Amino acid sequence: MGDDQLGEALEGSDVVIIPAGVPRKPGMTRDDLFNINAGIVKALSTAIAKHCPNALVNMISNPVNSTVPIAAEVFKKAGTYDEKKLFGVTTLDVVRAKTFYAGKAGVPVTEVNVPVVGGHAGITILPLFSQATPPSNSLSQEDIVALTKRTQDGGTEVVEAKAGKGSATLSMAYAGAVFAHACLKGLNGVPDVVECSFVQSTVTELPFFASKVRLGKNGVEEVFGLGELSDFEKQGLENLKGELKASIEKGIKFAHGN
Ligand SMILES: NC(=O)C1=CN([C@@H]2O[C@H](COP(=O)(O)OP(=O)(O)OC[C@H]3O[C@@H](n4cnc5c(N)ncnc54)[C@H](O)[C@@H]3O)[C@@H](O)[C@H]2O)C=CC1
Ligand SMILES: O=C([O-])CC(=O)C(=O)O
Repeated sequence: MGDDQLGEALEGSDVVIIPAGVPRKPGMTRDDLFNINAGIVKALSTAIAKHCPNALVNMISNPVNSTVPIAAEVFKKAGTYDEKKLFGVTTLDVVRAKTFYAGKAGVPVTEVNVPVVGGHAGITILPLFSQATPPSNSLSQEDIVALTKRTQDGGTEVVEAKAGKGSATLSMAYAGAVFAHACLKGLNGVPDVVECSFVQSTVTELPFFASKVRLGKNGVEEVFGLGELSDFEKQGLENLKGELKASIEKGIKFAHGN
């Protein structure tokens, strides 16, 4: 398969999942992938605008904080942008937050939910353990700080463990399937499908932000606010805004300039 078959592959698609591009090696940030992956995402987004402009797009390629804005700008230029249909896939952050919380709180992971908001890189990943269900009163503030850091560094932990052989693959396949399935359920009219995703947002002053969204027949039906935050989470929110804003602007600038 190559560029020749791209149009044929996309034609008629309801959901397009983009995992194309290079993964990290130890010592790299997700932003270090920008130079290669930005062009790949731009080309694929251009083809989506042409061949399946109504599809829901699940962006996995990193840096998600920049690749989602790149796709948005490409779609705007093509006149096909629908903010309800573009998603940065942050499900793996939720999977990690749930797993680490369940282990520490001693509850079955299948019963756990933890919203993760912000973006998908380092400190921009903000798990809201104060809203975790079922609630746990056995966790100390030190535990919450450690769980937050482990969730934020989860991708880097895998990259280092794989020592040059790429980043998370199996867990990403699971997370990608969970999110794509949620999109399909929404398209099929299943009610109350809610997942976290990095979408166009007015939840903060930033144009894109991850939070809980309700999925439906048109894609995003509702973007939920952040709810009540602990002081630690409020601080995390303020701390992430600068980096997230810069990553979003970098994507927009690239889309306009190339
Ligand atoms: N959002 C998330 O939570 C996660 C994102 N990722 C990101 O997913 C991306 C892919 O990672 P891996 O699958 O581990 O890498 P990989 O190297 O195993 O696979 C990348 C694939 O992209 C393909 N590709 C390259 N250029 C392409 C193009 N122009 N059009 C179509 N396909 C193209 C390659 O042929 C290859 O099959 C990376 O950017 C990685 O950082 C990975 C894990 C989690
Ligand atoms: O860390 C990486 O490079 C891949 C990724 O986004 C993740 O595993 O969360």
